[in-house]
Amino acid sequence: MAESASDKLILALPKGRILAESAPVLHAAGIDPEPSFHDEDSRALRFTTNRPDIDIIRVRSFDVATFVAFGAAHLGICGSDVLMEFDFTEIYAPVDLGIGRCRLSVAEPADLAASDDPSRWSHIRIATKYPELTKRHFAARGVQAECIKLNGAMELAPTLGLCHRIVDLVSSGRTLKENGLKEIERIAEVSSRFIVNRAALKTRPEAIGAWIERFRAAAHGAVADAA
Ligand SMILES: Nc1ncnc2c1ncn2[C@@H]1O[C@H](COP(=O)(O)OP(=O)(O)OP(=O)(O)O)[C@@H](O)[C@H]1O
Ligand SMILES: O=P(O)(O)OC[C@H]1O[C@H](OP(=O)(O)OP(=O)(O)O)[C@H](O)[C@@H]1O
Repeated sequence: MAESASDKLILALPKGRILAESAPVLHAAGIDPEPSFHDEDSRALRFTTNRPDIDIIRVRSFDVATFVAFGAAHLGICGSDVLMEFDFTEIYAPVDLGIGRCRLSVAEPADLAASDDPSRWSHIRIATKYPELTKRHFAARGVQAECIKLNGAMELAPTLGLCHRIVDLVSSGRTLKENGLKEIERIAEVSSRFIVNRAALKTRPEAIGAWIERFRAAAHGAVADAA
């Protein structure tokens, strides 16, 4: 039976750095977006692909998880940092794509770090984009973390007196260094995952299961058979 437009699978991709890193993985999985997808001036948010059965939507990275968790998108690519923050039970993350590698860390001003003793903390105030994950992490060792939610430029918070500590992503460590901060604890290693909506996997196991295998193969560097 021919698939109708409403049968199309929706793949949610994040804007920003993961989008660029995703391109070779998508291609290896057999998906090539329409040319306007690469046009930075385009205001379109939904794009067709070379595959009649799959469209792409381009949203903010936190929103990829939300679209997939609620079934508005069936598939997605998303950082494990975002998945840990939301902890959505409706998302299944079967493939580590090995892109967007960084770590989630606690940092504080270098001069404070020289004398600070984290084992004596009982209550700390932290600026972060990841309040839930941060609270869970510290609660597990009996520390109450009061989180101030920021959406970027966390590294400014200690210098401007918002709080002494931050939880943020670190890759080269350059952003911390240039803002006088020192990484004092790694909370988690981060990479991007191929994710699927669990209910969609139950109702369309063949179609979605095949995409899981294609992305798994693509992540392992194999060029999937796009036929
Ligand atoms: N320095 C980094 N190195 C590698 N991967 C990173 C780095 N920073 C972020 N990431 C990964 O890329 C994802 C998106 O980060 P990015 O900085 O592009 O988003 P953003 O612009 O802050 O997001 P948004 O605009 O949607 O809030 C993160 O969730 C993380 O998984
Ligand atoms: O250790 P580094 O290599 O310096 O990378 C870390 C920076 O990368 C991310 O920010 P991004 O550049 O995405 O900007 P943002 O503050 O808008 O999230 C992250 O939030 C750090 O600020």
